[in-house]
Amino acid sequence: MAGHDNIFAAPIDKIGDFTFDERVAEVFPDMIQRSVPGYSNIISAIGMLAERFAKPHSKVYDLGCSLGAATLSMRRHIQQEGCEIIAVDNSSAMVERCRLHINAYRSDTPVQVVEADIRDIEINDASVVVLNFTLQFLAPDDRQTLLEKIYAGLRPGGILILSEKYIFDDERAHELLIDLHHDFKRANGYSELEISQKRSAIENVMLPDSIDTHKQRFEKIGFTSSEVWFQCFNFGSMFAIK
Ligand SMILES: Nc1ncnc2c1ncn2[C@@H]1O[C@H](C[S@+](CC[C@H]([NH3+])C(=O)[O-])CC(=O)[O-])[C@@H](O)[C@H]1O
Ligand SMILES: O=C(O)C(=O)Cc1ccccc1
Repeated sequence: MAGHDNIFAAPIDKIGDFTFDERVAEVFPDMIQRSVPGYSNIISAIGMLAERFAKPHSKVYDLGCSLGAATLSMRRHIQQEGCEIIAVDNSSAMVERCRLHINAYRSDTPVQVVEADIRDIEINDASVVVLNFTLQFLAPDDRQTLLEKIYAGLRPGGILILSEKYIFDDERAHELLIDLHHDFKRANGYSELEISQKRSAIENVMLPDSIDTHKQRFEKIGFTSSEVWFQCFNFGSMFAIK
């Protein structure tokens, strides 16, 4: 069963790059809940957005699904006939546990859990695509290409939901929002050591963009409407509609 995240609790000699391995998968629900402000609200709202935007006989993608939280929320809400959810992650530890979570409940909406790199999969006939805190882990040079592939695979009127950690151009605002995020982690029981070791582990593998960068990229690709619909400190979620 899922456990308590103490991955960065003891001093680590040489902090390596953060990976989504067995240890992380084992404590992931606790880790993400205690680390990402607004995570539960975002998961609920993804279900509500999927309920509105999922079209009969279309596909719904959850890219970087981890344990399938967004997939489960969407599956609970989708009423349309003939929808199929495709949940994709390239961590075998996550995919294995995701399948167990999904199979624990029955539903009329089928879910296919695929172990693959989201840069390699095909996206077709989609009414909803979710990138819930996944794009930030791709190399910056790969982000535009992935978003173009998503746009091409969306039906007109289809929606992309993109949740991310953000950077801010104004240095004071940027520092304040990071401090508030660290306060949030402290309030959730993380020590100074855990906060600083985790920061070192993710600094090379997670390079966030600004909200402006996301908006400009959406516009350049051709999305007709995009907006931030949720923000808490330096974390938030946007939608982009084709
Ligand atoms: N190239 C890639 N291809 C496939 N998967 C990838 C790739 N890069 C990273 N991942 C996967 O993206 C997920 C990011 S976590 C998403 C939370 C989830 N969406 C949630 O709603 O709970 C966010 C976080 O931990 O901050 C991990 O499971 C990686 O294995
Ligand atoms: O924990 C942090 O400081 C984060 O920025 C969020 C996060 C959550 C889970 C895995 C990697 C990063």
